[in-house]
Amino acid sequence: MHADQPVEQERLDKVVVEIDQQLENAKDAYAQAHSETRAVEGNYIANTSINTFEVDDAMETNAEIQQQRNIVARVTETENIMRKTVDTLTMLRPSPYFGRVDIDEEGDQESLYIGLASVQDKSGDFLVYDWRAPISGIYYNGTLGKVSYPTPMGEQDAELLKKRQFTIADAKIVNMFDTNETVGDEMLQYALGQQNDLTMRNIVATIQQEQNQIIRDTTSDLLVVQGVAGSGKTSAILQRIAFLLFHAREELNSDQIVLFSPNRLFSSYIADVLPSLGERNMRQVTLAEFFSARLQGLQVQTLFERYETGQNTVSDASLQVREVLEDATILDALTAFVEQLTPTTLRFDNIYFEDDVFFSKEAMTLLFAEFSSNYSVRERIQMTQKRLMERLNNRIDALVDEDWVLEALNNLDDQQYRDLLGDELAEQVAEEEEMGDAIDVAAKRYLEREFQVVDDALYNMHFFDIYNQYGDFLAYMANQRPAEAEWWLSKRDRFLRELEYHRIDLEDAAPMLFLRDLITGGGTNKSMFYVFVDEMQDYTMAQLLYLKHAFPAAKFTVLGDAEQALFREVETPAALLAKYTAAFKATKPNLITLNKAYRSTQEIMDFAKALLPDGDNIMAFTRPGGKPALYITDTTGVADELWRQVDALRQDHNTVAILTKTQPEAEAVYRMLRKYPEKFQLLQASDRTRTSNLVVMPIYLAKGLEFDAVIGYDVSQTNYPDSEATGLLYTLASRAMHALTLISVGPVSSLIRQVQDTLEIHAFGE
Ligand SMILES: Nc1ncnc2c1ncn2[C@@H]1O[C@H](COP(=O)(O)OP(=O)(O)OP(=O)(O)O)[C@@H](O)[C@H]1O
Repeated sequence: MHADQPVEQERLDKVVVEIDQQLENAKDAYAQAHSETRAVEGNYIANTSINTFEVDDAMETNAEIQQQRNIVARVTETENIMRKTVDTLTMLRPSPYFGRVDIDEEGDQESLYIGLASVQDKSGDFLVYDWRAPISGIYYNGTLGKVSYPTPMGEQDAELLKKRQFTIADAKIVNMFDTNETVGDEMLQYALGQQNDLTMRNIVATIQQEQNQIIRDTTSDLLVVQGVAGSGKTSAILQRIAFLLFHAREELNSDQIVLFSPNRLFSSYIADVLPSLGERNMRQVTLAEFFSARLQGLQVQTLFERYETGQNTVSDASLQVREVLEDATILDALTAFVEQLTPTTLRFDNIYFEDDVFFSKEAMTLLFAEFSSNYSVRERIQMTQKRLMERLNNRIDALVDEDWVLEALNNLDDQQYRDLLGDELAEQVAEEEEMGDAIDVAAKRYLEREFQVVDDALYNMHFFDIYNQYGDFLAYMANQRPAEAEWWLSKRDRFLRELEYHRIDLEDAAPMLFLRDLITGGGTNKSMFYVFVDEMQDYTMAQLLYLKHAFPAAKFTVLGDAEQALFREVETPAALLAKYTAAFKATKPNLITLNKAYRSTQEIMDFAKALLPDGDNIMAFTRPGGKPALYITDTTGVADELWRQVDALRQDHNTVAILTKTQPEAEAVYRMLRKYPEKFQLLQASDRTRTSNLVVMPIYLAKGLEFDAVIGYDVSQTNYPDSEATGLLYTLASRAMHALTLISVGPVSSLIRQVQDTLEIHAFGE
């Protein structure tokens, strides 16, 4: 036991007493605020529901309602604040802090304790500092000696005299030690040695120096993080979100942050991290979900579907076309295409009302042609839209006196009529008896409602046929690149064919959306302040550019690991940064490279690194375990062997995953294991949650996830014949925290044979 532990425990006890006191007060205040809210709300409902029936009181009621509303808003806010205080104190109580730094500022010595949130005593002194406070940075960044931290007046120098770490549970110090490391190895060893559960944990107590740079970067407009598997990229960005929310509490809320995640399982895997830090989760979406939402009615191919359909079945020709569609330069090609569109090559589409053409495409073409070509196509389209809206209004005005409209009004009951006019107007009418005017207003509103579909179609610019326009673009590309003309035309044919089934290839989604937005000038969401893209290596430049276009006000953090690419060649971090900086037109780009892998044991990382041509750059955190094992079997023995391995691993480990190359293979394994006593969960791309500790799934679906033990199913030469699969095997191996077992049905892949020294090999029957 550390000599200071009793003294520290005494201090901890005092802090806990203070927390208990504050918690009690906060609970009382919350209860009071809660009942006040209920009372005010009750009063508000009673007031509003009585007075609206008294016509004479209408005006007064409005003012009163407004006043009542303000009161409700105020008391609700107080209630929310009190609830948050109760939640924070409850969260802190079992483990109020995890670190202490002693600093000397020009002779003034002070001990600061760092925890998940701040606690102040009655006199305003900090008993605990929030880990995100500027001064807390010292805990993560400094080694003993000279340090500095940011203050509103600039950097403040200090001398760091001591750094102490605690493991506290149930308000008792379990362990503590002093360290000179940034954050000591012992604590990290302990954290990494834990068994895994179904959800990710926060790393707040053991954030490493280079991760801290990611978390505390508030200046870059583009932050690129290249980090090897298990280097804590995902952990760091979640901490970063908590940090950003803390630092811009007034201006930023969780809804203004969106994370593009690799799959739905990942979303639920990380869902507990921010709440465990006392913050609300940001929005999360997968790329396919995002595209599908913007291309309503079309099913956008996912990356996994593309992978499952197999690279091999795609011809060289379509690969070349695909490469162009996925490159950043596609935006220039689309812009050039749009600029050369004419009234006749723009694909206008009829707007229908109850099966009849309301505005014909011919009329639109004529209208568009009236505007000078000095204006851009986008401007002319917007002018056309405006004109069509005017025409709709004129048509409505002309119909106001029609008999059928008056008849329709006569058939409305009182309430419907009132709804149409709105309460206020209905009351004025009743008082002033200006029936004539009222009927005109009612007729107009009635017609506006009737023609709402037309109005919506105009507003949303559904008056041109974006799909065929995009088909034309593909044909236009044939002319731009004569050598490959037929490839473009066959791409166009495939596009139109797929369209009939309401499907669209992944590579077409970003260019088609770009095309739509270039023509309409829409598609941007300025309310997002931060966009995070995880697994950046699986995004094309065209897709990233589209995200940049869709969220013009956002700062971007893109992170990933080039080595884990599903399709692409590995790129150096510097090349990546240069590419992204140019594409994003970033003025303050920043690149952070993480080379230290924390997830897996040393032996697992030794194997994973050896698979890669440049794996030497990866440093494994020193945490010893067993060598990964390779079992070679045959088709008749594989089921028993697989079960034997699962059974052995589950004795020592909490989560065990069998990872396969494809979904059909995962299904086959799942069926194979049905006769054994344990139940497995078979996971597929549409699944949102993992409910079992024993799972079977394809490797690409396990991206971003981790398990105590991993079994790589069928790493044979037949399954992994060439070096293209290196990234997959590396991803597979690096999902394992403590144990990795490989099973090969028949001769093992040469990729693995080359690194057999890193494995413990068991041939048939051993
Ligand atoms: N500073 C840290 N303290 C404690 N644990 C850490 C730290 N950094 C990383 N880890 C642990 O290492 C594992 C890997 O982290 P994470 O999933 O964030 O890495 P990643 O870089 O996103 O991995 P991948 O690219 O392989 O999906 C997690 O279990 C995480 O808790």
